[in-house]
Amino acid sequence: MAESSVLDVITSHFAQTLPFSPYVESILCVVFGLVLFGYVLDNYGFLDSREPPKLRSSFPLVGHVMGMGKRHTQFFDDLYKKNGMAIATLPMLGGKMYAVWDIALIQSGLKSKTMSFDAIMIQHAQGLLGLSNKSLKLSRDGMLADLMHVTKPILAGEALARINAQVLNHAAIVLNEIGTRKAYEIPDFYDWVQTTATVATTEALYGEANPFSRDKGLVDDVWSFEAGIRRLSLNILPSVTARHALHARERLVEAIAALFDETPDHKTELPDLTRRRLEVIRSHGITDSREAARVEVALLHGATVNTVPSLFWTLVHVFARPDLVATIRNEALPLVKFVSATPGGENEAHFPIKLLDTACPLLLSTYREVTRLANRAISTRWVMEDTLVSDAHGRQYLFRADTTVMMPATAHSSADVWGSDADEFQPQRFLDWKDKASRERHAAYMPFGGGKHLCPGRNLAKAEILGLAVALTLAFEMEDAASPGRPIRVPEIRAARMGQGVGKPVDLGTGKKLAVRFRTRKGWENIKWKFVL
Ligand code: HEM
Repeated sequence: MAESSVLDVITSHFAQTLPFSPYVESILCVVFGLVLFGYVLDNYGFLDSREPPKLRSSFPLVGHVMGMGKRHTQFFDDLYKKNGMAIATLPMLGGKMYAVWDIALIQSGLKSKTMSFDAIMIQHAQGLLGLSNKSLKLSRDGMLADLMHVTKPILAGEALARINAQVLNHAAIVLNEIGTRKAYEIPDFYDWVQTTATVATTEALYGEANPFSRDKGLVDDVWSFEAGIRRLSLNILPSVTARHALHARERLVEAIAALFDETPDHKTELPDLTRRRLEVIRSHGITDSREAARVEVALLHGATVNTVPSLFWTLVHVFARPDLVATIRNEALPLVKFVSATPGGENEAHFPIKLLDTACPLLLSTYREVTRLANRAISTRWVMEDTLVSDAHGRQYLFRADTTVMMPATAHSSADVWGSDADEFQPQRFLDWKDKASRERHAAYMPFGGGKHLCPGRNLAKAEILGLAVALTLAFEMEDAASPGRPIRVPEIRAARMGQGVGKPVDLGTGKKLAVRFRTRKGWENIKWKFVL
């Protein structure tokens, strides 16, 4: 018997025997029919024998979608813990999605030329950024790729060193201000880190003209927008479903567009990164500054969304451990050069940025351990044409065209890769990482994704985080404001939301705040920080 006639018989029988009003009965029948239809699709929907094995949810049709909605990125860790599969097809909403956990298969997927990251970004761009159809077409036809071509070299080498100096010296203004006081209480440490790091990071994008350094409201807009990106990207009546985020985004667009507007008498001096990107956008035919600003809101989001929580977790993990603070101070102090800025005037502490990568091994290892534990980035790709991926034993799986592939960094907490203490924070775990860590660990550690789309901003984020950690540990003691004299505690982390790589504190937004007190260390009063090349 055909599936539809089985359905008809069951639903009509169901309807005749129910003790409800016809209206309720019809709704129940439709729901029952949908569930049954989903069950049939989930269980008997056609799968090529080379596709990854099916992993059904106990709720047909919507179970996996509900799981993602409820558990966010943690959903993929849960599935792996429960099923231990290397790769799976997740049936959902009458379609499917692939999930990959095996490290070799992920590497194979990241290298594939037929699995696209750009397609995923473009799918969400209209709702997320409010881009016009013309801009979407231009993005698809090469603008996005051209933007990446100019972005990557500017975030590497000498050009990056100059950006790092600018970003850190801007952050130093905040530290220098705190240093003039004996003690400085911060009622909400997450908010302080968020503001300081958002302003510092936007210095890299907008330089001297940075509107975020003058307007705290705009900084808050970055995070109101971020909080609503999932609703915005759905693009279903955003003025109702994502009102707050939509308004925040439009204020960001206005602020950035003002930097791009040129008149015969006025042209804003923009840093190379944004100037070159704007040239690309204009060369593709987008002349309206507001539309160009919409494209650049994407970079603003990418540059801040994971950098801020990564800085927060690095600072709290360091300052919660007095021994670690002491060792990092021992590493960093010999690198500082004290210089008298004016004869008889203030002292400056000069710190050479390039040494951050080589001369503070425990700090670097701590940062990597933080990113291992706090980061659950998911590399998402759209399969452009049927694609084969291979595991370490040469076994191949088929990904069908027009399907999404999720490759989560679940291996960050795998005991097979990191040992039985995989869930513990071990600051020294990444010492000698480059030379001594196994190939498996290198492949499993993917906080910045990988392949062609490996995050181009990773070294900027690293310099910003390490530089601020050095300055804060050297110049200040930090204590729990609620328990003077005691180290701060590391708050519990919540699972990163879909689209985020790094989770935030569980208590964020609940009114429970981490209050800390900085005390300027003896000898560091009135010393001004300067990060040098
Ligand atoms: C700790 C901070 C950061 C983390 C954890 C992070 C993580 C990531 C991840 C996981 C991806 C996706 C890679 C993939 O799917 O394979 C990505 C892409 C990207 N990130 Fe970052 N990121 C960080 C900081 C930054 C910064 C500071 C910038 C810019 C200044 C930036 C700009 C980008 C861009 C433009 C892409 C898209 C790359 C492409 O399309 O090829 N990120 N990042």
